[in-house]
Formats: sequence, C-alpha cells, structure tokens
Amino acid sequence: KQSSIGQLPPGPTPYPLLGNILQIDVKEPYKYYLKLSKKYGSVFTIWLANSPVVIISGYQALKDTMIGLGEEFSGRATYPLLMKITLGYGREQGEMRRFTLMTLKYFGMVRRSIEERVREEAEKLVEMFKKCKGSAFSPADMLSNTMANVICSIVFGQRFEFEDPQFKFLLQTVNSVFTVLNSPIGQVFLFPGKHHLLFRDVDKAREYCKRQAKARINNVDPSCPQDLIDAFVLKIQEKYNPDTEYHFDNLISLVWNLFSAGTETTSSTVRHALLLMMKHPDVQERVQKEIDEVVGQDRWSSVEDRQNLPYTDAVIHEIQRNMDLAPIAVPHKMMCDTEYNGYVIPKGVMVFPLLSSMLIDPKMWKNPDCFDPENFLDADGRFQKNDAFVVFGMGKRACLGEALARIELFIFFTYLLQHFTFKATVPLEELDTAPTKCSFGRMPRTYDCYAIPRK
Ligand code: HEM
Repeated sequence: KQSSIGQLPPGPTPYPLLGNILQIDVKEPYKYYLKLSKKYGSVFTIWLANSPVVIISGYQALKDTMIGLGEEFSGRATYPLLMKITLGYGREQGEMRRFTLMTLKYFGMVRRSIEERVREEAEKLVEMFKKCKGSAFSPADMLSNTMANVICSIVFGQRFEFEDPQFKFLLQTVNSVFTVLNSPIGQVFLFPGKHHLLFRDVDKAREYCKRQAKARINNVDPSCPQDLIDAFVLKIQEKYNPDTEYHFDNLISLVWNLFSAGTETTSSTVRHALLLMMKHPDVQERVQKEIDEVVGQDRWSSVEDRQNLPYTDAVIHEIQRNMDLAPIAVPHKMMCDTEYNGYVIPKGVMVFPLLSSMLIDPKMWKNPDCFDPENFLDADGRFQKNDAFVVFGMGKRACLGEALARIELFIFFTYLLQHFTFKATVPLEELDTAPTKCSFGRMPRTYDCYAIPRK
C-alpha cells in the first residue's frame, strides 16, 4: 500500500489493518512520536489503522513545512470525530479564518475592548475566590465559567450566569469533548467508540448555537453588529449564495468551535499556572513582588504593564511551555501531493506537527526538562523571546485565538496573584504537576487549593 500512495517518509512497520496502533502508547502517544523522531529523523510516517499519518518534528522541519510550504500543509482533517467536535467549519476554510480574525479584532477595537471584557471576568473570579474565605476549594469550574464568558461576550454578545442550565450544558459538553479526545480512544479517532454519546451532546450544543443564530436573522442592525453572530448573519444576507462559505452550517460550526477552542484551553492553562505556583512558592513570591512594585495593590494590572513585568511575563510563557497543551497541534491534512525532503506526501494524508519536539529541544532551551522561568530571561533579567515557543502552532493554521488567549492569561494570572497567595492542601512533595491525560492535548490535574487573600 505504501508504494501505491507515493513515497511516504519511513517509519515503523505497520501491521495489516491495525497499522502501528499496538505500538503506540495511547496514553502519551506524543512521547512515542518523540522517540520515533530520534530513529527516523524529522519526517516519518505512522499508520493509524489503514491511514498513514506523517509526523513533522523539530525546528527546521516544522518551519519548512508549516511556514515554507504553509499552503500545502494547511488542510483540515476531515475525520468524522474531528469534524464534528473540533474545527468542522473548515473544509473550504480560508475565508472563514479571515472573517473570524477580522471580527475578533473589530469587536476588540471598535466595540468594547477585549481587555475590558477579560478584566470584567477576572474581577468576578477574584470575588468568587474571596468568597471561599481562605478555605480549600477547587478552582476548576470557576475558571472555566469566567473564561468561557469572555468568548460568550464576543460570540453571543452576552455573559451567562453560572447557574444557567444552558451554559452549564455547553461547558459540560466542551469538557466531555476534551475528555474523549484525551482518552486513549480519542487518540485513535478513526475508530467508533463511546463518542456517539458525545455526538449527541455536541449536536444539542450546536442546536443551541443554531437557535441563537436564527433569532438574529431579521433583527440585526447592519450599521452596528453587536457580536460575532450578528456580523456573520450580515455576511449571509449580504452575500447570499449557497456556494460561498457564508451559510448557516458554517455559522453554527464557527460559533461552536470558538466556544469549545476558546474555553478549555485558557482555563486549563490558568489551572496549571496556579498548580505550578503552589509547587514553586519562590516563583510565586517573586511574581507577586514584581507586581507589587510595578502595579501596586491599588489598581488592577493592564496589558500595558506586561513590558514592565519581565519576570511575570517569563513565568507565564514558561507555564505554557511546561504545559505543552497541544503536543501534536490540531491534525493537518495535505492539500495536494507535495514533495518534501525527498519524499512525496500525497494529497489528503493527515499530518501531525509535533510541537512538543520544539518545546523540549535542548538546543533551544536553557533548561528544557524542568519548570524554569530562566528559559525566557536573558542574563540581565529581561524577557527574552524564543522562536521555539510554538504553543499556538505556526503558519497558516496557527491558533486564531492567540491574541485573545495571551490577554486572558496575562490578566487572569496577574489579577489572581495580586490578590491571593496560592497554597496546596497536601505537602509539596506530594503535589504532582504532571498533566493527567495526554492522548491528544495535555490536561492539567484538578485539585483543591487555598487562596489566601494578600491584603
Ligand atoms: C492557552 C490558550 C490556547 C492555546 C495554547 C491554543 C493552541 C492552539 C493550537 C496549537 C492550535 C493548532 C495550530 C495548528 O494546527 O498548527 C490552535 C488552533 C485554533 N485555536 Fe487555539 N489555543 C488557545 C486558545 C484559543 C482561544 C482562546 C481561541 C478562541 C478564540 C482559540 C481558537 C482556535 C481556533 C479556531 C483554532 C483553529 C485554527 C485553524 O484551524 O485555522 N484558541 N490553537
């Protein structure tokens, strides 16, 4: 089969029907891929059942393919599970991506600023943590709820009360999506599994998005769209033509995708951030000291403070590097037969950009294997960028919520550390910071903590 579909890069010998599935540690497949890259080099092939997947690893190869051959490598995987629960909007794609980026910018700049929306939610979170009055609690749901509301304010034009049953259902569904993707079956998404139950919930969640969108059809003020759904409905009306990307199905997918891609990612990163702060009290103290000196206790921090908070900035970057949220990004698909490195990767073949390979490359980092903010600091303690920081992916498919996510992480993290010191409920040596499920993305543990008010 290999010879009949082009000169695929080499890789471990697959078994008939199963491919390499039995060799893969389905709990942490990306570790297996990292091992394979040592044997086969920066481009190799594995087989998930009958389907070849080309894996790209290391700085140069990722740059050559994701940027140099960006168009060729930019397709979206069209496997049913992925289509339905992740980025289903994009078989045609380019225009949808442009629309989303422009609209996020529009609502952030022309309408109410993104930062203002983020700050409102972060303030609410601080209030909620205060209500815990220093006793132990789990921050996970509060983080998801507040961070989801940032997206809701842009997409639906409203925030939801946490008790709202529809909001709870949407969040639960997002959570199940990530749980399934991270369970062993999630990695091998070509197989049927319990995801038919998930499909049912995802369909219900998409139904909700549909109702929201339908309600707008005759109610949008063309001179003043209030949210992303309004902006899209205007496009449908302006350009109605079933051949364009502006049709109802794409609107539903886009709304759902933004909600799902924008909620669990940022909230689990802040969850991981607090866990690391508990594990490294010296780092937490140094961040607080810097915030106290630059921002003080009498005003909230703003994104403009970032450049004067190099240590805090380095810590946030290091949290993301250490977390490695999306070790294989989101699967790509070849747009056409493409020659790379002497191999021919055929149109339609799935590609995993192994982002992890860059995040732990010893040539790129001072201390790749541990949590160490020094990875982002120069000898004078200034923040230092690093090209291998690719947590948001690279090239034409890079995360389109990156700008929003960076504001969210900065504001939530600095607000929380300005107001609280986080302490573990177990002795530090028992506090495990390794993510629990790592099949597709890496999800941090849930935990109880103390948030001790600082004032
Ligand atoms: C810590 C936060 C986040 C991280 C680490 C992250 C990371 C990523 C990564 C690695 C990809 C895949 C890139 C690739 O395939 O090359 C991606 C795609 C995407 N992200 Fe994010 N993301 C985050 C937050 C967000 C937020 C807040 C939104 C919502 C606005 C969002 C929306 C998306 C979308 C829509 C895509 C698909 C882009 C496409 O296929 O064209 N992400 N993200």
